[in-house]
Amino acid sequence: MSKPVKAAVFSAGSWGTAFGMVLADAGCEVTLWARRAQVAEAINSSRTNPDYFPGVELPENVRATTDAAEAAADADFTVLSVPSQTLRANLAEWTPLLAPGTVLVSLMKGVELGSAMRMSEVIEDVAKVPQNRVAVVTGPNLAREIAARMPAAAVVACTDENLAQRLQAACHTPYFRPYTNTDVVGCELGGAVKNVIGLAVGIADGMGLGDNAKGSLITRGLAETTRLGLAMGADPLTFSGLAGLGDLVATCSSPLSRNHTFGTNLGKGMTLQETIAVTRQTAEGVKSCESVLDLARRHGVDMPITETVVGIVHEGKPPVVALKELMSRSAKPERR
Ligand SMILES: NC(=O)C1=CN([C@@H]2O[C@H](COP(=O)(O)OP(=O)(O)OC[C@H]3O[C@@H](n4cnc5c(N)ncnc54)[C@H](O)[C@@H]3O)[C@@H](O)[C@H]2O)C=CC1
Ligand SMILES: O=C(CO)COP(=O)(O)O
Repeated sequence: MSKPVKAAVFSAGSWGTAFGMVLADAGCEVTLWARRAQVAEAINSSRTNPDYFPGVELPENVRATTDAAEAAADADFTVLSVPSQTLRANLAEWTPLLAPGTVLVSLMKGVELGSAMRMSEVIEDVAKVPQNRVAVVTGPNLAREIAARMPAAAVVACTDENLAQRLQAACHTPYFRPYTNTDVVGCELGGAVKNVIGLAVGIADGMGLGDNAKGSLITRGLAETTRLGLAMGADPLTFSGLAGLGDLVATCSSPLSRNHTFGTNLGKGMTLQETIAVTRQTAEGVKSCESVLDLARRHGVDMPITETVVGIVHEGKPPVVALKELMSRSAKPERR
């Protein structure tokens, strides 16, 4: 009998826990690294993670620890699911503990502030691993729905197609259907920029602008994501797939999306500080809107919706003023 695949998941937040369940349901032995001892204890003693998914029973082949070395030992896949802006510091601590030859898997949807690096680039930089040992999982995967084993498709992206297929097999369950893709750049940009568009749609929803506005923002949001992707060498078709359109639709239509909810609160008139105070989990777009705009400027790409979100979130621009500016931009053909 062949050995079970081992996966270490750092960490036991919302998506780390839910994806750990997927891996376990697909037959992997999963160790979740939790930052807080009480989370690890709850998982090991009650088979639940009450902070994130109260009432959801975790499979028996999921265990937790606060010991990073114990989690990392012998892992075939080392899955990273921490806030994008802390990844560099976290991984610097974990790199000496990584199992030799382990495949690093990013679940994160953000772009690093300052360097404007995608998450797989940060991983390569810190762990000193080649591109073909880093994979990305992305797509319309609201963690709460996955934890309830509701059906979803996803993308497993890696420049090495064989490795993508190995990871695909390791996380394929009756409710989670992963497709492979070798366009890592496009898949990561799709995930990071949809959070920014999710904020924009949330703001519009909070302002009561209606469903035409939502459809317009999703479509033009996808257009500006594709423009950036093309400038960065991505395959434009990736953006009409799960990592692009699929994730945008899920995020922009769901109250479960933290980015969407964050935007809705701003659109209803809450201040940034009030909105941050009521947001318990990571809403990546709040910080990544600035690094996405940074990327756009580095590549000479116009991203008016992203620019508008940065204006509202970081420069105190009132949403009504931002809306007026967005609507009064110069007229142009749709495809430019
Ligand atoms: N929740 C979701 O539905 C999905 C989330 N993602 C992405 O997954 C990534 C993680 O998000 P979530 O799990 O949802 O966030 P979360 O806020 O639920 O969990 C974040 C985890 O990181 C840990 N953490 C926070 N600060 C840390 C630090 N300084 N050092 C080490 N660990 C720290 C927390 O303890 C927690 O376990 C994000 O990039 C997000 O965009 C992707 C798909 C779905
Ligand atoms: O990425 C997600 C769904 O695919 C989760 O979105 P939020 O981070 O906005 O909750």
